[in-house]
Amino acid sequence: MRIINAKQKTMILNLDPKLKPFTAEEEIIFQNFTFSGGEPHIKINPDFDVNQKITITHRLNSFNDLGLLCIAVDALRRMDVKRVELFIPYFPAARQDRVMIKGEPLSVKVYADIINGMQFDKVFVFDAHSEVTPALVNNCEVIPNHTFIETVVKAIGNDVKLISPDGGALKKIYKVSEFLGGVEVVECSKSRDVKTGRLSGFKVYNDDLQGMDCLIVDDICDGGGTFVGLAEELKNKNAGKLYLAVSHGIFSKGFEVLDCFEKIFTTNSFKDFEGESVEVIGLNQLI
Ligand SMILES: O=P(O)(O)OC[C@H]1O[C@@H](O)[C@H](O)[C@@H]1O
Repeated sequence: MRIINAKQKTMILNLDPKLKPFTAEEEIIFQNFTFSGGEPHIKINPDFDVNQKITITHRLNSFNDLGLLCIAVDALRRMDVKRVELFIPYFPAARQDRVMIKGEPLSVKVYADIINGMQFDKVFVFDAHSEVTPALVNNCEVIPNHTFIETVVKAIGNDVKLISPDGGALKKIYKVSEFLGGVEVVECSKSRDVKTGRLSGFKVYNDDLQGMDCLIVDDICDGGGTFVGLAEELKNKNAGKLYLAVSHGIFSKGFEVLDCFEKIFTTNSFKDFEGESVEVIGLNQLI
């Protein structure tokens, strides 16, 4: 999947200087700072051809990030740019895609509505949590995790079974398997208490994994509870070495809790990692 079409010149407005998802593209120069009262400001260098396609790249992990995006788009529109696209690797609140209990917000729709208000010609999202995100975001295209998992499997270097942690991830993992030429998939399920959100059990639908190495594939690792519980169940079914690959690494409880894994792989879609126990495959190698 190439977001950047070689035939059409694209200028990149990389609002998150550390993200750099694309290599060898021309960047729009800008300065941004925060006023003393905390309000964000931006000034875009007007020295570029407004008839070219502009792709904004940004990680939207906070309302401040969203504020910067909004004012950057306003600045571009006032400069009369013709086509503006957006690449947000991790869609905020993508997991809050349904109201489980009366009184909760549908947070993913709140973000989608704000983004729709900016009228992008295209919005690219890397490995969206569910089909709700592209359904809510106008002109949305989801970049699948295929090349990420291909890179991970190559890095592991030996045969692995692909493990899907739950029913929700099944459709995606079978597409990955097909992309990789038919790697075997082991289906699993997890149960969660609707009220507390607490995980209550895992099932691995394979009686004996016969020492085979297993790669759990999922979109997000947050606290890691899903993967630690599943790893235990996989070991009970005679799994060999365990690996974990998640497109979006939050790792809110650190890496110690995940020490049952031989290796953990992620991308820089959510944040950067320095000196941590994780193998990071930069988005610039995948897109
Ligand atoms: O168990 P943790 O890491 O907190 O949460 C990650 C899981 O929660 C789901 O929404 C993700 O798709 C993943 O399956």
